[in-house]
Amino acid sequence: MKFKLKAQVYNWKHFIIIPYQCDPIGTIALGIQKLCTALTNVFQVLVIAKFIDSAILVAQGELTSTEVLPWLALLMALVGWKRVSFNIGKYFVKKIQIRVEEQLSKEFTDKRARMVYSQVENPETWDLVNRVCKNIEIHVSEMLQRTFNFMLYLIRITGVLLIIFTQIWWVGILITLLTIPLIPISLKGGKTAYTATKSAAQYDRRYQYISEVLSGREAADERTLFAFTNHLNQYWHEQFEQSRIINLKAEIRRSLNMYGGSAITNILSSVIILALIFPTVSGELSQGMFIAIATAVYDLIKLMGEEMTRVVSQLSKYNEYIKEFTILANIEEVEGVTDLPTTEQQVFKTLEFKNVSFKYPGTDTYILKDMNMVLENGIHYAFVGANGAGKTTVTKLITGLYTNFEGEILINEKSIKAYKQKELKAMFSGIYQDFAKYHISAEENILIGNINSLNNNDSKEKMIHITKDLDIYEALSSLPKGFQTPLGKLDEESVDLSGGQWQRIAMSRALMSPAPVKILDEPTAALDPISESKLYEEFEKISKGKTSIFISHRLGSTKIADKIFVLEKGRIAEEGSHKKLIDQKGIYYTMFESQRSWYQ
Ligand SMILES: Nc1ncnc2c1ncn2[C@@H]1O[C@H](COP(=O)(O)OP(=O)(O)OP(=O)(O)O)[C@@H](O)[C@H]1O
Repeated sequence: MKFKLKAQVYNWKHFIIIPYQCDPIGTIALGIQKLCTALTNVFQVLVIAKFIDSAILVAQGELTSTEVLPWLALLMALVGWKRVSFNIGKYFVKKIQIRVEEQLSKEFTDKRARMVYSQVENPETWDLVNRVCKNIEIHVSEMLQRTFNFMLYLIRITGVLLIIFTQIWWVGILITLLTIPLIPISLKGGKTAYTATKSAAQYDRRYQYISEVLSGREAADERTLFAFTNHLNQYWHEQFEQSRIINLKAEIRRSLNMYGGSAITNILSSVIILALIFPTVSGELSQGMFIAIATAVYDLIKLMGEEMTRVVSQLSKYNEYIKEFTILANIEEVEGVTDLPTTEQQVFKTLEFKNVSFKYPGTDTYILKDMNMVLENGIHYAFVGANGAGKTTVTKLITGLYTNFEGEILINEKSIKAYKQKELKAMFSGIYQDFAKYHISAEENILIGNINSLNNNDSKEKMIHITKDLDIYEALSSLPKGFQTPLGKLDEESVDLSGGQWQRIAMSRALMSPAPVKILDEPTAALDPISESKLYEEFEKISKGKTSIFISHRLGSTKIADKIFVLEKGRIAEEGSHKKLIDQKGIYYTMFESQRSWYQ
């Protein structure tokens, strides 16, 4: 049996079902171990009473000393067994944790990959993912243990109460009545603790990020250059404090509730034990039974007043956890998003936007408004416009990342919504502003652009052509292990590349893909305008005769395009070749003139 994450409601029953699905044997074994422990505890009360009573009879000369030995041996055996069984329990908990981590981590990784793109871009979703997935094996094994402990305490309490009832009934009733009010208090305590964790999450996220900036490799140079460490330290401290205060307040409130309640029951339990003296003196209760019950009452009050309330409070905390588990499991998914691109070569003829309007989910501002355009096969297009004009948004719509647009987007005269994910993946390839630098070999960095033919000889030949065209072949061949050299900083033998070299690698990756339409969304933003424009020219030469879409707000790079779209106020304000737009003396002309000095 294996755990499968489904879009369903998860509740307290899943405290047992989830670990059981991950590790049935471990879960059953842990349950048996807990049950044995509970029964041992109840049995122990009777054995202690018998042992003391027979010891007193030995002292009075009514029994021989050997007659007490079986009870002593039984008592020792019970205590020894409890210790052994505790360690057996620990072994099964570890076993369950390993299975849970193995299966749930995979399920949640897949879930994250399948989520709709609006959730991928939503920081609150990442907070939720963090809360649910971080240390998931600990959460799940704790849920199980707390549930078992709850059952174990119930068995223990019922058993001991039964013994007390059979001896002196009113004491049993009194204990039950005294501890009932503690249950709602502990339930509330658990909820408070989890709500605190939730509201502290935003501060946690910030201070963890700052911590990364303060200690990570990525910002190391800027840390030295701008000397902002002290300033950020201060900010880190503020965020950390906020989180700490929220958690501390919740803990204080919870403890006050809990210990206040159990202090009262403690006092009352002393009264009960005092009351037990009378039936003992009158002979109604044996001395052994008095001692055993008195110890059991103290244990029971502790169990019901502290341990039971702690368990209930933890269970109510996990009840909040399982609610978030449910929310994450039910996040909308995109069908087929994890599929590989289809191996069928896609044919691109046209792409048309008909009165397309779009706003990001959860926002009120239209980024695109009644936008119309037509893209045709074999032509180089460019989208230009000021920062925030919506250029990247257009590419997200073209590649099918968002489907909640108004109007129509047609690919080859068929609605984009009718295309399968694997077809869209085979239709478009590209690189974006924040392209990835994979810490794997140079060769793999490029070949994964065509995932369906990773180890194929044709792919390797194509890679050599592309890297030669993009002027990176020499640099990669002269690395210590050539194209097999691991890039980045992971291994000792890894070699890091310059920013421009990484960009050429990312471009090679995009060109490896057999997709007929290539998108270049400012992967070169880090370069100076002249280098960017040179790189775009190289890319244009290689993809001659193919359809490409360049995005940049630097017009020197995009003027080579056959057709340029100028985006302004959510629609195409101007379109045409560089020459036509210059002659038009409109927005493009003004923008171009203002950037002229960048290229001199
Ligand atoms: N996930 C998102 N949720 C909400 N708003 C967003 C999201 N992504 C982008 N926006 C907003 O949409 C607008 C257009 O952004 P977009 O990235 O498309 O612009 P751009 O023209 O590519 O800009 P730049 O040249 O700076 O890259 C901006 O106002 C941006 O704040």
